[in-house]
Parts: sequence; structure tokens; C-alpha cells
Amino acid sequence: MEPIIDLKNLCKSYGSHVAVDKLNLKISQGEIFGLLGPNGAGKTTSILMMLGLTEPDSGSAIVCGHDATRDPIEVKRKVGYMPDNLGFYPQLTGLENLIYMARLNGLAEKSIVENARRVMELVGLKAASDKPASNYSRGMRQRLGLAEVLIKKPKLIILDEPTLGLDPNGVKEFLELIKSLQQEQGLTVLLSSHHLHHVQQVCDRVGIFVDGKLLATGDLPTLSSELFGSTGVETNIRLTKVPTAIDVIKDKFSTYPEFNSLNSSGANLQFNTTQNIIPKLIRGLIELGADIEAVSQKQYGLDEIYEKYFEKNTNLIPEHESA
Ligand SMILES: Nc1ncnc2c1ncn2[C@@H]1O[C@H](COP(=O)(O)OP(=O)(O)OP(=O)(O)O)[C@@H](O)[C@H]1O
Repeated sequence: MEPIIDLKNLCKSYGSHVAVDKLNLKISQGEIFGLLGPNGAGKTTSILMMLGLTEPDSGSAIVCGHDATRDPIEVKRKVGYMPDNLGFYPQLTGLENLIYMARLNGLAEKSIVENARRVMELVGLKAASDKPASNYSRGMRQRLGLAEVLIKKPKLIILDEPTLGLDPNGVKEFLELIKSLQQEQGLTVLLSSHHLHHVQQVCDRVGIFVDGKLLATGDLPTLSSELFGSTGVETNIRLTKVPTAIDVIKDKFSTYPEFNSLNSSGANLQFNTTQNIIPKLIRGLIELGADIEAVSQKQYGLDEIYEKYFEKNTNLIPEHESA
């Protein structure tokens, strides 16, 4: 199946500043993809190029089968876009805002009200439909923004920082809603975020975007091995007691082609190997007469990715500040 988003060598500079540098990315239909990066990484610029709202300097963005630069109107018709700064008419109710937006999008007049009510229910705003938008909480505003996107019945929705400013419960509920839309309606979702932990809850795949470059894409295990592959696999083995001198153990395992290093502390051994060789390590230790009490393997996960790629970025808004 053709990818719903196909970006090839997409580049964009503002003056001498390279905002997006040779971005290559394919997103399949039905996927939830998280574009993840600190502030200023180039996420919004990439999204604007996908929507044909900013022209790339070079490269191409094919979205829903259309070239976003040459055919932005077709792309706009098929894609629902929720920007990070939502604006509503505060004196109108949520439902009136939605109806107004549906009219602006040229939806068929006869079913607009009925559709708007249905979508308000879908996003969990049925009870608040007739309240002025000025009374909506941040979480309700995000849902209303999503409703404005969904009323177009898009094939693909692009959400720029949708969890920004929501409290932890609001984040959870919003992401659950996105997930249910994917599962029940087969929607494809691209969302951008600088909140690694949020994105990981719902995304099938994520892309790590830093300084205009997409460093790695994949699910968490793939990302870990792409980003930390050269770090090796760390396996911790606790023995009931050390059966022989530690140098003897080291000598045995250093003949293994996958072996990098061995550190020990009492009966705790920490192996670093190029691959996961737990069965071989256990067999080797048993041959030396050891009894094994516990085995664990360090997984390079979100926290390590976060530390390596995000924490040094001084522009990053820490999660607790924006929640
Ligand atoms: N219109 C513009 N003119 C000049 N520079 C811009 C413009 N838009 C973005 N930039 C710069 O390009 C870089 C990427 O910005 P972009 O908004 O795409 O990043 P982002 O990852 O979406 O970050 P944020 O989460 O802060 O919006 C930043 O350094 C930004 O200052």
C-alpha cells in the first residue's frame, strides 16, 4: 500500500538557519506516528510543508497522494490539521464554533448541525455543547479543536503539540481518544510533541527529530537499538556465590566473539556484549560451576533516549512546567 505521507529529502532554511534538513519519512495508513523533538527542532516547519502552507527549498512532500507544494488545496481537503495555538470565538458555544468551522470548510449545509452534534459526542463534549467556548478548560478546547478537524472526515489528521498545557489526566484522556479514533475509524494520525512519555503511550512508531534532522524512527526497541546499538547489551547476572577467581571467568568469556567487558561486584556480574547472548552466558557460568540466582537485562528505553537527545536542549519545556 502507498504511504499516506511520503517525504523525500525535504529541506527548509530560514536565512542561514537550517530548520529542516533532508527529511525522509514514510507513514502508512492507519498508523499513529509521533514526531518527537525539543522546541525548535523543526517539527512545525515539517508539518507546514506537508500541508503546503510553507514551501520547501527542495525535496518533495506527497500527502494522501498529492504533492503538497503543487496541490495544497487537495491536501487541505483530505487532511485535518490541528495547530498548537487553537483559536475559537469565545462568545459562541462549542457547538456553534464547530458549525461555523464546518461551514467555512464548505460542508453540506443540510447535515451540518446533525454532524456537528455527532462529532461533539465523539470527542466527549456532548454535555458542554451549548456552553460558551470561553468557559472551556484547556482539555475541552483541545477536544473542540479535534472536533473541528474530525468534522471534515479527513483521511489523515495532523496534530501539532496536542498535549501541550494539559494536566496528566487530560493528556491521558486525549491520547485515549486519539487511539480509539485510530482503532474504530482507521484514522491515520501524525502528532508532534516534545513529550516523549506522552507520545509513547499511543504511537505505533516515533521519529526522533533534533536540530532539523530525523535521527531515528521506529518503535521503542528499534529506536533503542538504532540510537544505542553501539553501546552494547548490558546483562546483569547474580550468582549465589562466585565459583572461581573473577579473572578465570573473564578469561573464559573474553573468548566469546560478542564479549565487550565484564565488571563484578561480589556475586553480581555485569556483562557488556555486542548482542543479546543470555543463554550463552548462562551456559558458560554453569560450566564454571556457578549457581545463578537472577538475570536481568538493561533496556535502553525512553529515559535514556530522553537524556541523550532532549535534556541538553535548553529550550525544552520540562513536562511538569507545561502540564
Ligand atoms: N517563519 C520563520 N522565520 C524564521 N525562523 C523560523 C520561522 N519558523 C521557524 N523558524 C525557526 O526554525 C526552527 C524550527 O522551528 P519549528 O517551529 O519548526 O520547530 P518546532 O520543532 O516545531 O518547535 P516548537 O515546538 O518550539 O514549535 C526554529 O529555530 C525556529 O526559530
